[in-house]
Amino acid sequence: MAKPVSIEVWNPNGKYRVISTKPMPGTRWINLLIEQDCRVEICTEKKTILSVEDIISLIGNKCDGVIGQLTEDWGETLFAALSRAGGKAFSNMAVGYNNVDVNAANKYGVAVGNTPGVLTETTAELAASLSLAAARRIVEADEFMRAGLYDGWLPHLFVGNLLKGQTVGVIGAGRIGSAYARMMVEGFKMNLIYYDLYQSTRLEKFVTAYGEFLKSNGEQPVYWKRASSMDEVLREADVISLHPVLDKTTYHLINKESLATMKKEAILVNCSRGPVIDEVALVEHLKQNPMFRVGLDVFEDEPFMKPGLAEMKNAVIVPHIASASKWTREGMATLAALNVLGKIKGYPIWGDSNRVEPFLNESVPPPAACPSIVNAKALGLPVSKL
Ligand SMILES: NC(=O)c1ccc[n+]([C@@H]2O[C@H](COP(=O)([O-])OP(=O)(O)OC[C@H]3O[C@@H](n4cnc5c(N)ncnc54)[C@H](O)[C@@H]3O)[C@@H](O)[C@H]2O)c1
Ligand SMILES: O=C(O)[C@H](O)CO
Repeated sequence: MAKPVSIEVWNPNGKYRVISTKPMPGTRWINLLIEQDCRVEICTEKKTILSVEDIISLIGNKCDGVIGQLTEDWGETLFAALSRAGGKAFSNMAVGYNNVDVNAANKYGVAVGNTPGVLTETTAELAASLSLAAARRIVEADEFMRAGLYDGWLPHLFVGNLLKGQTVGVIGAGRIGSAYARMMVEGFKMNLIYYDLYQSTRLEKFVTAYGEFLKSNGEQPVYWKRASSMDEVLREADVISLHPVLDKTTYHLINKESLATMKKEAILVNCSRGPVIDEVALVEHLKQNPMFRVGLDVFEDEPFMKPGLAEMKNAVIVPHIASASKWTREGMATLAALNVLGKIKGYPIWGDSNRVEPFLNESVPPPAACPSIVNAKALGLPVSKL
């Protein structure tokens, strides 16, 4: 028998029981659920990562939908428990859903939501920050100052890399990868090389137009290239940022061999998922190549780091905060709540999950649709005509 977990209850007499496994930023998501007759139960347990048993205990005997987190293991056991409790809706408060077994959800007829779009620019901005912090050795220099070691300007003190005119490589040029590429090209006048399974025509057009603009101003233009293999990006780029989904094809995409392909002074940034990099191989590479630098937001065994990583001066490391801006986190909570609410109310699925702005406009009620359900097709859910 699982131990009871502590909760906070909103609108106790609501008809539909919706659980959030964590308190989430803002109140709009709570109000939207309450207005539509939901009783909202928010888990207030102190521990950060809830176990499957904790969540089973939260679901109980009657539950219409759950908003969950990327730290939770949403597999067969939880979808079976949700289904037994009468639930047909789950949403991750995240765009990535590698913690969710979608086949298991399909088996129990549970819709799986995610939160694309609202975090694109925020996440890309952190990838750009990590690129800059690694290139200009900002964290090392900050530690040096705080340690009272600065005793005057020196020609060699914390010399780093100039980005202008260098090549930025993007692996996974989807929403976030493309936004990051634009920031680096436009902000720092870098050339672009990218690798993705699909062509990113909009990104290519943007770089071409920006290159023409620079040229017309008498400046050095920028160029783009779509690589035919990931290795081409690794060989040619000075800064490489990883933005693919995590699946079987991207697990340990960066390993001992691919690290050896990169330039000795390259910068590698990861704001996708930790297991895209073989972190043991990365630590070894950082040890052997002190001029190689990384900026990491995600780790292979989160919340842990592989031995040795924390000691590496050539690594900038932050705790999975790429989407952590107030607007984005409140928007993620709203989208996740509306995914669950929409399924409970029998609303259709929003036609374009890349265009979620209508759900985020606080001055008008959101459309009567689920913003983004990843298994909509598998479940045969209708698409909104709005
Ligand atoms: N660190 C964070 O806080 C944070 C925040 C948001 C998203 N993410 C991660 O970023 C990922 C991407 O988000 P998005 O909104 O840009 O998704 P997206 O679907 O728009 O982009 C992913 C891209 O990866 C490409 N891709 C898939 N397999 C590939 C492969 N083998 N090689 C090269 N490219 C491949 C896809 O074609 C797609 O263009 C999410 O799945 C999530 O895991 C992390
Ligand atoms: O996938 C996601 O959305 C992130 O990892 C958290 O924002």
